[in-house]
Amino acid sequence: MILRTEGLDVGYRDRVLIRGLRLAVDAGDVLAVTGPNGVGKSTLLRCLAGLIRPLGGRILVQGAPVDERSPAFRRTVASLLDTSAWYPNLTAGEHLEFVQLVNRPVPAGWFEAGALAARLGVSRFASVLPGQLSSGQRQRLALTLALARPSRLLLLDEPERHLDEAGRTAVGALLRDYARRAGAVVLASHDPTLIAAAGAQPLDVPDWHG
Ligand SMILES: Nc1ncnc2c1ncn2[C@@H]1O[C@H](COP(=O)(O)OP(=O)(O)OP(=O)(O)O)[C@@H](O)[C@H]1O
Repeated sequence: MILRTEGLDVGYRDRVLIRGLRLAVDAGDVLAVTGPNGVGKSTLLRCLAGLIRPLGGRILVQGAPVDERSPAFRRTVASLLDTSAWYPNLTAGEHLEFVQLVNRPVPAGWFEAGALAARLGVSRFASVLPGQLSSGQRQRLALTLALARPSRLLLLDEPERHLDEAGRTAVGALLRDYARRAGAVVLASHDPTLIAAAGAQPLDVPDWHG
């Protein structure tokens, strides 16, 4: 099992947003966390990524408790949450080369960087600096970088952000391919196009605060 949660309570201080969540996400699974604004989808993803602590319960990634400082955890988990940081003087293509360089050796059968860039349309602006990209182009680049890094668990918060319909469909297809490469995906999304294209199982978080 790649990701398991037991009795997971997620929220801030004494405000519980999601209570007693039990998840079992295995290789090949794509889980789409859905639900209205403010129910706690991003907060859940931040907990799974080890960026904030849950209020209760356990999160196990490949059998070990979440620990963002552990190299094994960082090798296992790739995420795209909130905003991304860029090197202002590196082009889009150089960002991709950089990610490949620091993640060597890339295992056989992993996404080929050039093919990823082509599928997400990044090749067309490979020579452009991040500050000169549109929001959708930056999102395409951020997703390419997240997928270029070998991992087993991919955590994505609203990957559809800023993307046109073709982009959302392309991302969905890539998530399917990621799962086929024995990965597990957990994403938060409001986008039925992307959820369908990814072949994701929906997990609806109810707004029980009313
Ligand atoms: N750092 C924080 N401290 C306290 N409360 C927070 C913090 N960040 C978010 N919240 C609150 O937690 C609740 C859940 O926020 P969260 O971003 O997880 O929702 P979401 O389901 O991802 O929403 P959306 O669909 O709008 O992205 C909101 O009421 C929000 O105001």
